[in-house]
This record gives sequence, C-alpha cells and structure tokens, in this order.
Amino acid sequence: MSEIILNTEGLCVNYGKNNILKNIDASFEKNKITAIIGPSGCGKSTFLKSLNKTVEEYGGQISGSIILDNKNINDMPLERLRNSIGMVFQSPVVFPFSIYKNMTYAPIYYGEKNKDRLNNIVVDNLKKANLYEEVKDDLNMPASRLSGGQQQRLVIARCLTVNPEIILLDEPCSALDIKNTSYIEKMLLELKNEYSIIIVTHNLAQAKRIADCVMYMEEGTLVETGSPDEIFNNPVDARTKEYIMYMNN
Ligand SMILES: Nc1ncnc2c1ncn2[C@@H]1O[C@H](COP(=O)(O)OP(=O)(O)OP(=O)(O)O)[C@@H](O)[C@H]1O
Repeated sequence: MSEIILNTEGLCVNYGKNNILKNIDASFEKNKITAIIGPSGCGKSTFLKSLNKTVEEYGGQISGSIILDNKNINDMPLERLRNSIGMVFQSPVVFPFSIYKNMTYAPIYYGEKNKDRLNNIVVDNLKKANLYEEVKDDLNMPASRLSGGQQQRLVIARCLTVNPEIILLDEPCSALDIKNTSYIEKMLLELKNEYSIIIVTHNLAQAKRIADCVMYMEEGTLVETGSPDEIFNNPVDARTKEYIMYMNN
C-alpha cells in the first residue's frame, strides 16, 4: 500500500438524534482515486462532507478522529483545512463573475496582488482542468455563459487555485452527458498525479474506469474496501456481493 494521506478512526456523524455514519475506519491513499459507492441514502455524501467538516454546516455532528498528514483536523484552522481538502458538488456553482474572476477570487482573498502571478494561476489551473483551450479568448466572459460541463471543469479548476492536497467530488458527473463525463474522468486521471481524489459516484462503470480503490458503504457503515477488481469481481462481504449483483442486473 502506498502512503496514506487521510484516515478516519471511529468516525460517527449524527444529524440530531439520527446516527448516520457508524464507526467508520477508512484510509485514503495519496495520489490515488478512491471511489465511494453504495445504495442511495447509505451516507456516502455525509461521509465525504465530514472529511473537511462541511457536514457541520448542514447540521451534522462529527465524533471520532479524522487525520490528515498525521494531524487531527480538529487541530487545524478551518480555512486551512478547507484549502487542503477542497470540495466539488454535483451541480457546479460558479460565482456570478467572469471566468477570470472566478479563478482569481481565492488567491486575491489570500493576498495575492501580483498580476503576472495571478495570470499564471488562471492559466495553469485552467490547463490542469482541460478547459484553457476552450476559454482562453473569453476569460472576461461571465462564467454563467459556459455550458454545464465547462462550468463543472471551471469549478474544479477554481478549487485547484488554493493548492489543495485532496479533492472531494460528490457525484460530479451526474448532471453531465457522456462527452462531458469523459472529459472529467480524463482530467481526474491526470490530476491524481498531483492530488489525491475521493469521489462519490452512483455510476459503477465510472468507478471501474477511474478508481484505484473502491469503498462500499451500506446503512452508514463501511462494508468493504478493495481494488475495483476485488469489489466488482470478487467481493468478500455478502452485502457487497448482493449490491453488485443487483446493480449488474
Ligand atoms: N442535512 C441533513 N439533515 C438531516 N438528515 C440528513 C441531512 N443530510 C442527509 N441526511 C440523511 O442522512 C442519510 C444519508 O444521506 P446521504 O446524502 O449522506 O446519503 P447518500 O448515500 O449520499 O445518498 P444518495 O446516493 O441518494 O445521494 C439519509 O437518511 C438522509 O436523509
């Protein structure tokens, strides 16, 4: 196993009295794509949102430990945590500004004033998100005029401008057609050389195509973790077997 960048120990999340995540021990490897799969309502999004404490903004209470680079995330300032672990949601939320301003918003907030450095941040990260060639002549255009697939790539590019270590993606392709889904998958396969990626997907074919590691969840528990081959072709747990068989039929 390669280096672990993030792990959880006895992670529980409650919404009020409802215990949603039950004692999750999970490890995420550096520079890999980990896909979290499982039936609707099993807690995949809650798990993802707990990893950078976003879940607390939705009324969730976290207990147990989440360790990033050997440090408990509770000991990190929230802003630093959210920079280190960026998050991309199902529907892209572009800021109501130009493409350029979407890309420079966070760097300027963190004090970057140098025009050349800002330009480099824009170009480098749009390139990483495979969007630069499509928008290079329209950087001052409102981001809202981009197509849905382009907006999702812009949101990912924007997330990269604060130099995250980990990118969390919650069903990033569920609103996209096959062509745009394939752009995002290709991009993620390139981005994993530089970042660690954790993606929730209901699309098992997508997990097979891009994941290095698959986690199967059911009813708030992490049932089984393995390579795509182990989870999809030789699952150990009867619950995983049943789910994979059901989804394949
Ligand atoms: N903000 C919230 N407040 C209260 N309960 C919530 C909240 N968000 C989610 N839940 C509940 O937590 C459980 C897990 O939801 P979650 O969205 O994490 O599941 P999921 O596996 O991602 O589902 P899906 O695949 O349908 O998106 C569900 O019972 C859901 O109703």
